[in-house]
Amino acid sequence: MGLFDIFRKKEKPADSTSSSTSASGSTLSSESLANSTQSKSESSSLKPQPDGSLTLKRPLTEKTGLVNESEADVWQQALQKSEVEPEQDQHSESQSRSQSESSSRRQSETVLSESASTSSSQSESESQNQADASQEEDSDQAAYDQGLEKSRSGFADRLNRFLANFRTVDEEFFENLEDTLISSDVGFDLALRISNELREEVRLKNAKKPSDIRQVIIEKMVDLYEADGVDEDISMHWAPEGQPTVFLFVGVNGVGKTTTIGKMAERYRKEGKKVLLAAADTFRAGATQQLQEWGSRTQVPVVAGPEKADPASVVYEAVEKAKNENYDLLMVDTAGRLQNNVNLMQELAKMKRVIQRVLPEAPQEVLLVLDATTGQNALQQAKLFKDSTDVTGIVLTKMDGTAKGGIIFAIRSAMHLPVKWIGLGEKASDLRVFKPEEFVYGLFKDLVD
Ligand SMILES: Nc1nc2c(ncn2[C@@H]2O[C@H](COP(=O)(O)OP(=O)(O)OP(=O)(O)O)[C@@H](O)[C@H]2O)c(=O)[nH]1
Repeated sequence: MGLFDIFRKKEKPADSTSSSTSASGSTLSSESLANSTQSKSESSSLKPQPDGSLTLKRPLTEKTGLVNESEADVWQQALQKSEVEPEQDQHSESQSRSQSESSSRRQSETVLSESASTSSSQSESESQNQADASQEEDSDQAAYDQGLEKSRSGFADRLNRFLANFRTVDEEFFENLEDTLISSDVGFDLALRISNELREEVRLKNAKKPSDIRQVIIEKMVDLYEADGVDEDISMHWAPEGQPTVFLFVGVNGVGKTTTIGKMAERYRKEGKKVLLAAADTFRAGATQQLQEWGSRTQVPVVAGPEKADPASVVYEAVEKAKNENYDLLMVDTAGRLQNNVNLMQELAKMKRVIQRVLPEAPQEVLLVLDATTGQNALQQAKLFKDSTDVTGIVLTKMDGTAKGGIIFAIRSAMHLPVKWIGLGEKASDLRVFKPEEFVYGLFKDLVD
């Protein structure tokens, strides 16, 4: 099953606004409105179309409501948790767990009642896990939905404007299509590939109506995106149990490195990991302070040196501390203002040497942070860093701030570097693990019939 099938699989939320403004121009039928109280299983049944494709029988108005509510709940819970939850280290957590376990054992009168309570608590925790997973899925969908709103409408606007002028599929059509795609940041090469592949596809599918053509364009974009990512490893790598993992963050100024580290620190600490940060950006006055603020907000210690100190000395101190004090994760913030490739390469190589003197297998990840709003500049940066060090993945920040979501397509097709995380806003929980399905759906859902 291909990535494009996400549109068949997912329930397309459609409220009155999106239906009236949807690019396809379709409106909610009275049948779909009347159906809106049907069960979820009925709602996801598919209706065969004359062209052999499948579409959802009706849009899920109630699903839209659910997503919004669950999103609100997630925010509320996250805020409450961060306000009231005192930090509990793993030791005290396991101590209190074992105390409560032994006291509950003392209280249990028979083996039978003990095993009954175990099995009921097992099934409780299983259903809790299922509920958590489904809540996380809903909240991912809501976050992608919201964070990609600008890109979605920007892309839809450009494509619809292009299709509104469309008369026949001729050379001019393909030239205009290339311009439209390039202005969405997909990059020159990919725009050409899409338009070349479309020539054949449009002919084969005998697409004549703008809506048919739009469908073929998006299908082609998603197919090429998927094909380019076949060998990509988007998982995060960790050291073996008992050893600290090191993530090194690289990228030019202002792309969101420090903010990303802060957001990840929050996430991993909440997952129960013992996290340490290193402020190795000693060039910019204020960079260390900014990381320290994140440290105190997320209750994570920060190793820092004096201003203009050798970044490698800060890194060394942090790695030693991580090892000696049994940290699970060390995240290193680096400066991104080196003037050229050679300096950058030397600086990063020095940091890696220092890390590897203490932890030979580290760093497990070298994450390049790119700002989505900088479009083709981000691609240039990716090239510079890819040539300078062995980047293992990309964090694409500020996707919420761009109306040109195509940059992610360009990164994949031109750089072959996996996007591992995506920034969909400024709050800690807006940093999400990258999920291609959610991304593609969030970007195109209003455009696919
Ligand atoms: N809207 C939005 N803003 C973001 C996101 N990620 C980071 N930012 C903002 O981007 C700005 C710059 O972020 P920093 O973390 O200071 O960037 P940096 O790369 O560490 O910058 P230097 O320390 O100068 O190298 C801050 O105002 C962040 O709040 C995101 O995903 N969405």
